[in-house]
Amino acid sequence: ICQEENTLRELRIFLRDICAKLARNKQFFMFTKPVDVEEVPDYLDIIKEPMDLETLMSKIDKHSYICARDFLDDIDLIVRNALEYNPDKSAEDKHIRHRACSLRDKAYAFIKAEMDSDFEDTCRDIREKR
Ligand SMILES: COC(=O)[C@H](Cc1ccco1)c1ccncc1
Repeated sequence: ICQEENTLRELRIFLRDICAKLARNKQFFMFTKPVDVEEVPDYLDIIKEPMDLETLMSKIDKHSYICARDFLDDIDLIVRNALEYNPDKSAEDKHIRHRACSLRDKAYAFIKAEMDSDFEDTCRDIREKR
Protein backbone atom coordinates (compact mmCIF):
# COMPACT_ATOMS: atom_id res chain seq x y z
CA ILE A 1 0.00 0.00 0.00
CA CYS A 2 1.03 3.61 -0.40
CA GLN A 3 2.39 4.27 3.10
CA GLU A 4 4.45 1.09 2.80
CA GLU A 5 5.97 2.33 -0.49
CA ASN A 6 6.79 5.65 1.20
CA THR A 7 8.55 3.81 4.04
CA LEU A 8 10.54 1.60 1.63
CA ARG A 9 11.52 4.64 -0.46
CA GLU A 10 12.82 6.33 2.66
CA LEU A 11 14.72 3.14 3.56
CA ARG A 12 16.37 3.07 0.10
CA ILE A 13 17.46 6.72 0.41
CA PHE A 14 18.88 5.99 3.84
CA LEU A 15 20.73 2.81 2.75
CA ARG A 16 22.19 4.54 -0.36
CA ASP A 17 23.65 7.24 1.89
CA ILE A 18 25.26 4.66 4.19
CA CYS A 19 26.57 2.57 1.28
CA ALA A 20 28.04 5.69 -0.38
CA LYS A 21 29.78 6.72 2.87
CA LEU A 22 31.34 3.27 3.25
CA ALA A 23 32.43 3.19 -0.43
CA ARG A 24 34.01 6.69 -0.12
CA ASN A 25 36.23 5.51 2.75
CA LYS A 26 39.72 4.80 1.27
CA GLN A 27 40.25 2.13 3.97
CA PHE A 28 37.54 0.02 2.31
CA PHE A 29 38.75 0.21 -1.31
CA MET A 30 39.17 -3.61 -1.47
CA PHE A 31 35.44 -4.03 -0.69
CA THR A 32 34.12 -1.53 -3.24
CA LYS A 33 34.13 -3.85 -6.28
CA PRO A 34 33.85 -7.61 -6.84
CA VAL A 35 37.17 -9.45 -6.26
CA ASP A 36 38.78 -9.79 -9.72
CA VAL A 37 38.73 -13.53 -10.46
CA GLU A 38 41.34 -12.99 -13.24
CA GLU A 39 43.72 -11.75 -10.51
CA VAL A 40 42.54 -14.31 -7.94
CA PRO A 41 41.73 -17.50 -9.94
CA ASP A 42 40.84 -19.68 -6.90
CA TYR A 43 38.52 -17.08 -5.33
CA LEU A 44 35.27 -18.73 -6.48
CA ASP A 45 36.47 -22.19 -5.34
CA ILE A 46 36.57 -20.83 -1.78
CA ILE A 47 33.92 -18.07 -1.77
CA LYS A 48 30.51 -19.35 -2.89
CA GLU A 49 28.64 -16.04 -2.65
CA PRO A 50 30.85 -13.03 -3.47
CA MET A 51 29.57 -9.63 -2.32
CA ASP A 52 30.89 -6.04 -2.52
CA LEU A 53 29.67 -2.47 -1.96
CA GLU A 54 28.93 -1.79 -5.65
CA THR A 55 26.72 -4.92 -5.78
CA LEU A 56 25.06 -3.82 -2.50
CA MET A 57 24.25 -0.43 -4.06
CA SER A 58 22.70 -2.06 -7.15
CA LYS A 59 20.61 -4.33 -4.88
CA ILE A 60 19.22 -1.23 -3.13
CA ASP A 61 18.15 0.14 -6.53
CA LYS A 62 16.55 -3.22 -7.35
CA HIS A 63 14.46 -2.94 -4.16
CA SER A 64 16.20 -6.08 -2.78
CA TYR A 65 16.15 -4.74 0.78
CA ILE A 66 12.95 -4.04 2.70
CA CYS A 67 14.61 -3.51 6.08
CA ALA A 68 18.06 -2.53 7.38
CA ARG A 69 18.57 -6.07 8.68
CA ASP A 70 18.60 -7.45 5.10
CA PHE A 71 21.20 -4.81 4.11
CA LEU A 72 23.38 -5.65 7.13
CA ASP A 73 23.17 -9.35 6.23
CA ASP A 74 24.95 -8.51 2.94
CA ILE A 75 27.51 -6.37 4.81
CA ASP A 76 28.14 -9.41 7.03
CA LEU A 77 28.57 -11.51 3.86
CA ILE A 78 31.33 -9.14 2.61
CA VAL A 79 33.04 -9.50 6.00
CA ARG A 80 32.65 -13.31 6.21
CA ASN A 81 34.07 -13.72 2.68
CA ALA A 82 37.12 -11.59 3.54
CA LEU A 83 37.75 -13.56 6.76
CA GLU A 84 37.35 -16.90 4.97
CA TYR A 85 39.52 -16.08 1.96
CA ASN A 86 42.25 -14.35 3.99
CA PRO A 87 42.65 -16.57 7.10
CA ASP A 88 46.46 -16.66 7.45
CA LYS A 89 48.80 -15.23 10.10
CA SER A 90 50.49 -13.10 7.41
CA ALA A 91 50.50 -9.30 7.78
CA GLU A 92 48.43 -8.79 4.64
CA ASP A 93 45.76 -11.32 5.73
CA LYS A 94 45.62 -9.77 9.21
CA HIS A 95 45.30 -6.35 7.58
CA ILE A 96 42.32 -7.26 5.39
CA ARG A 97 40.59 -9.05 8.29
CA HIS A 98 41.05 -5.92 10.41
CA ARG A 99 39.59 -3.76 7.62
CA ALA A 100 36.66 -6.19 7.20
CA CYS A 101 35.84 -5.94 10.90
CA SER A 102 36.11 -2.15 10.69
CA LEU A 103 33.68 -2.13 7.71
CA ARG A 104 31.15 -4.12 9.75
CA ASP A 105 31.50 -1.90 12.83
CA LYS A 106 31.16 1.30 10.75
CA ALA A 107 28.08 -0.03 8.93
CA TYR A 108 26.32 -1.05 12.16
CA ALA A 109 27.28 2.27 13.79
CA PHE A 110 25.84 4.33 10.87
CA ILE A 111 22.58 2.35 10.98
CA LYS A 112 22.27 2.68 14.77
CA ALA A 113 23.18 6.39 14.73
CA GLU A 114 20.86 7.35 11.89
CA MET A 115 18.01 4.84 12.00
CA ASP A 116 15.09 5.36 14.31
CA SER A 117 14.22 1.96 15.81
CA ASP A 118 10.48 2.23 15.17
CA PHE A 119 11.31 2.97 11.51
CA GLU A 120 13.12 -0.40 11.38
CA ASP A 121 10.19 -2.03 13.22
CA THR A 122 7.83 -0.65 10.55
CA CYS A 123 10.10 -2.11 7.84
CA ARG A 124 10.14 -5.48 9.64
CA ASP A 125 6.31 -5.45 9.77
CA ILE A 126 6.22 -4.82 6.00
CA ARG A 127 8.70 -7.67 5.50
CA GLU A 128 6.56 -10.04 7.65
CA LYS A 129 3.46 -9.26 5.60
CA ARG A 130 5.16 -9.99 2.23
C1 LIG B 1 37.95 -8.51 -0.34
O1 LIG B 1 39.18 -8.57 -1.05
C2 LIG B 1 39.84 -9.77 -0.99
O2 LIG B 1 39.54 -10.70 -0.28
C3 LIG B 1 41.02 -9.78 -1.93
C4 LIG B 1 41.65 -11.15 -2.00
C5 LIG B 1 42.87 -11.04 -2.82
C6 LIG B 1 44.02 -11.69 -2.59
C7 LIG B 1 44.89 -11.33 -3.59
C8 LIG B 1 44.22 -10.44 -4.40
O3 LIG B 1 42.98 -10.25 -3.92
C9 LIG B 1 41.99 -8.76 -1.41
C10 LIG B 1 42.08 -7.52 -2.05
C11 LIG B 1 42.96 -6.57 -1.58
N1 LIG B 1 43.76 -6.81 -0.50
C12 LIG B 1 43.65 -8.00 0.14
C13 LIG B 1 42.79 -9.01 -0.30
